[in-house]
Amino acid sequence: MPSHMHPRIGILTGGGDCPGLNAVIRAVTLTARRQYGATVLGIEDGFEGLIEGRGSELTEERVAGILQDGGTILGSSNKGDPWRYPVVGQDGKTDWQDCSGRLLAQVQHWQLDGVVVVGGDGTMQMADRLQRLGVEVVGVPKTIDNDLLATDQTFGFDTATAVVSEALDRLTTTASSHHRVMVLEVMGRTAGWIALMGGVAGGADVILLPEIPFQWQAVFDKVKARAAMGMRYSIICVAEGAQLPTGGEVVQRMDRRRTDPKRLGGIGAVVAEHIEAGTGLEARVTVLGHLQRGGSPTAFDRILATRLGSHAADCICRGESGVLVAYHQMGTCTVPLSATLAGRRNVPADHDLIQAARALGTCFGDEAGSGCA
Ligand SMILES: Nc1ncnc2c1ncn2[C@@H]1O[C@H](COP(=O)(O)OP(=O)(O)O)[C@@H](O)[C@H]1O
Ligand SMILES: O=P(O)(O)OC[C@H]1O[C@](O)(COP(=O)(O)O)[C@@H](O)[C@@H]1O
Ligand SMILES: [Mg+2]
Repeated sequence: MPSHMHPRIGILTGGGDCPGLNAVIRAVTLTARRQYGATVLGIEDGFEGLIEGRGSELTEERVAGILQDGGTILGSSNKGDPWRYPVVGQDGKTDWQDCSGRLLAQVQHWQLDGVVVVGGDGTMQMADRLQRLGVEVVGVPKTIDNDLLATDQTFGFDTATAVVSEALDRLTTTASSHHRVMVLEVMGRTAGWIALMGGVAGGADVILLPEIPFQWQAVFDKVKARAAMGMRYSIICVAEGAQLPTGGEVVQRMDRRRTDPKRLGGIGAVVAEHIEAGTGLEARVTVLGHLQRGGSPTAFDRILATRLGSHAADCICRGESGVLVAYHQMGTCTVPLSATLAGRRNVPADHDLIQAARALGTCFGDEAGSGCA
């Protein structure tokens, strides 16, 4: 528990960046300073900055005007797990070492009473370990993937969904002009939230999710049926983590510096190739990539990030730690940090939006020969 009236707190952002991180930094800083007379230290590049002692004070001036900015003024990292930290030896070779002791030393050096850790499922693993080392930690969930257990929605996801929706609108006009099948590959790792919500919002005819195994024939049937009805174009939204009918995801490359080395990517091209071969129709692929993560947050994400950030500042300054500030039933609450560790949150196969989309004729690739068209 913070031992005095004017606590010293740190804040870091970890994992992939997402729109709304700056809104959290601003909300934490302003609430902590104004309501508790706190000193707020901004730690650079996630846990890397905490290990290496890189950080500086966040003043009201430093957080002015950042609410609407994408990215994070603190920088982020999805490398540098402190418990498996890359250390380059004198021979130039990289060795992986447990550097968690340096975290504690740095927290003591900076005289921090607590740390707000903003991140996704990976970052929360480290936040929980930091808490168990004896540091007071409050987690704030972020990710465009919306795959975090223990919160109904993460900020960043609404912005990513809006980007997907707009991309599908744009693909639809060119698809209809050229009578083509347009495939849009979207992010989300092993969760299909972005593909589902973005796909429905953009009116996709076929949506392929990691959570619903698909068959090529069902996709071909849908595209051909549309053509037969005079709709000479089709729009397909595929999640990067969708499983091929032969099994497994499409992996772009392996990055051994990451705890999760698999970099997903490439399924869009595979889908487009199969559609051309299986239907004779012309197909094109667009990979939306990091456009989904960049840029200004939507109003919803700014508001959610502000609510969570302010609540997190209340917790850390009042001495409530070991918790994640979550969004539940349209309000904020706290849940044990450990509640984030049980795995990722996936789309339930009976989600009401899947049912609604099916009722409208959207194909999820699992209905071959049974009226998917
Ligand atoms: N299972 C894990 N255990 C410990 N650290 C992890 C784990 N998964 C990821 N990390 C670390 O968390 C950081 C961010 O993880 P990542 O999955 O990329 O982002 P996010 O926090 O957005 O999910 C990385 O530094 C990575 O080393
Ligand atoms: O840019 P990178 O590091 O390859 O990461 C790409 C991944 O990060 C994300 O954009 C966001 O994931 P996290 O929020 O877990 O970091 C995923 O959708 C995507 O698979
Ligand atoms: Mg994640």
